[in-house]
Amino acid sequence: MLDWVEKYRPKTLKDIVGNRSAVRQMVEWARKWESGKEPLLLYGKPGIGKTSAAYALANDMEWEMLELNASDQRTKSIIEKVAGSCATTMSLSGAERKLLLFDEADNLHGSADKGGARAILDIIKISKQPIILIANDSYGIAKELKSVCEQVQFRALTAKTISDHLRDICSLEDLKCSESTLAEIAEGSGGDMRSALNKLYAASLGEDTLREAAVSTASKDERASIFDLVGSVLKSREDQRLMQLSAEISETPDVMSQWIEEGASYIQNEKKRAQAYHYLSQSDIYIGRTFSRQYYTLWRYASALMLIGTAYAAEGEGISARIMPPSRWRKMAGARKQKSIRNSVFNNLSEKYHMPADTLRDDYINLISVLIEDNPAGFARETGFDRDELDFFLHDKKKSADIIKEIKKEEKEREKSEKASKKREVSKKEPAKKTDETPPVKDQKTLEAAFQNRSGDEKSTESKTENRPPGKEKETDNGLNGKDKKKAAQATLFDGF
Ligand SMILES: Nc1ncnc2c1ncn2[C@@H]1O[C@H](COP(=O)(O)OP(=O)(O)OP(=O)(O)O)[C@@H](O)[C@H]1O
Repeated sequence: MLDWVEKYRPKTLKDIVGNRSAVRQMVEWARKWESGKEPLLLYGKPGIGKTSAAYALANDMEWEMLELNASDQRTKSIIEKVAGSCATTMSLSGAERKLLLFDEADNLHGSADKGGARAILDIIKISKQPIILIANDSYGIAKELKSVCEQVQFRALTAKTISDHLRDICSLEDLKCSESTLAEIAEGSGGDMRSALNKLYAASLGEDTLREAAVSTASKDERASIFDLVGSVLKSREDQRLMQLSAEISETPDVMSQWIEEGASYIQNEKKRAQAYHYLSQSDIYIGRTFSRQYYTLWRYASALMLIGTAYAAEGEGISARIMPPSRWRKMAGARKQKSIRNSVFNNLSEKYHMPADTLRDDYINLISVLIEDNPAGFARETGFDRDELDFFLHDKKKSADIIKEIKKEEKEREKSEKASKKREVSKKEPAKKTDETPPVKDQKTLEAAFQNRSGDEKSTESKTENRPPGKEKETDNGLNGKDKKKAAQATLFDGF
């Protein structure tokens, strides 16, 4: 049996409650989407409908969906394999577009994972398909990614919006529930619809009337975060509570241990800090044994040692700084980013010089460096290097950024002048050309009415249609061909946003 979070997952954007302006922004974006348009970045608290809205949009637009959410899948090569082909080509199933969804674009590995961010950036650059990124925390997302996206903020839902939605669900489920009980659930969920639905579902199991007592004892979905855990380890000595928190969070002990190690580095007293590291290293032994023997019962010992041991060492000292993700992740991410830049540089040069990337790297790197240093702008222009790739040779971030900025400016100006000269040519060739394009869907009705009033025009329209060249779609009764009809249907589908 489906739980209610899944059962009532919005299928279309009209099912998304609250966040009207965010939904409207998504609709506008999708309607105007064309190759090269910037991706959307949906951000906001968990459980307020970001992922559902992305799926609902794909459904409404009849776009196929390809979701990539595990950060470990985001190495450049995998993304290129999975998404690269569909980022540039039409979907095999015939759907006009394929929406690429990068969920958890800020997830803990992902935020530090500059290699991953770069890979997504590369996909954005080459993609001829729409892309949506989702994040809980807009600050956690790499700034290079943020700067190329249109941002859409999802806000926590109000208690009223949540209780209205819960009331609808109660009536669909034939569940009696007093207003005060609904309000209690809604207010206790902190704007998180998923949490509210889970509470309602848990309290209703086996009941047809919801009692208030059942709600307060129903299993809560207030998921503790790793931040709560690290904070508690450093400032409390409640062993049971610590073990309970560790069971609530979704991280495995090996990841937890890295977070606590970072937290332990804030313990001021040297002796206590050494003691904390001692317990962490003991815990690490159990983590190692768990993996080598595949005996997961040992994880409990690992958790107990790292949590209770570190809390014992910290003696409730607390933490004055902000709890941060493990610094070793940042270092690893830096190295991964370098590697990913190096690979893309050599792949690029290998194409340019028709030479294997390995040969270039092993035998010609010095020569190329000299050439680039001599004329960095020329080289960047020719190869299409971005700022990071150029900096790989120049080792001067500012200089590289300035050069790339200048090149982009030149490109924009060139495009502008090309467009202007094309326009001039067209207007010279065909001065007063009448267009027979389908009018914008919004004005369709008014135009149709005007059409009806024009006597004699029907005949000429008919004969035009009869002389249609073979292979062209037959126009339907309201003057729209198949493709435009679909657009019109989508336009009415979104009416009211
Ligand atoms: N605005 C909403 N309207 C209707 N249902 C919602 C809404 N927000 C959340 N829900 C319910 O909560 C569930 C989870 O929502 P969803 O996964 O879209 O949230 P999210 O914001 O993407 O959360 P996370 O950031 O944790 O992935 C949905 O299946 C749906 O049942």
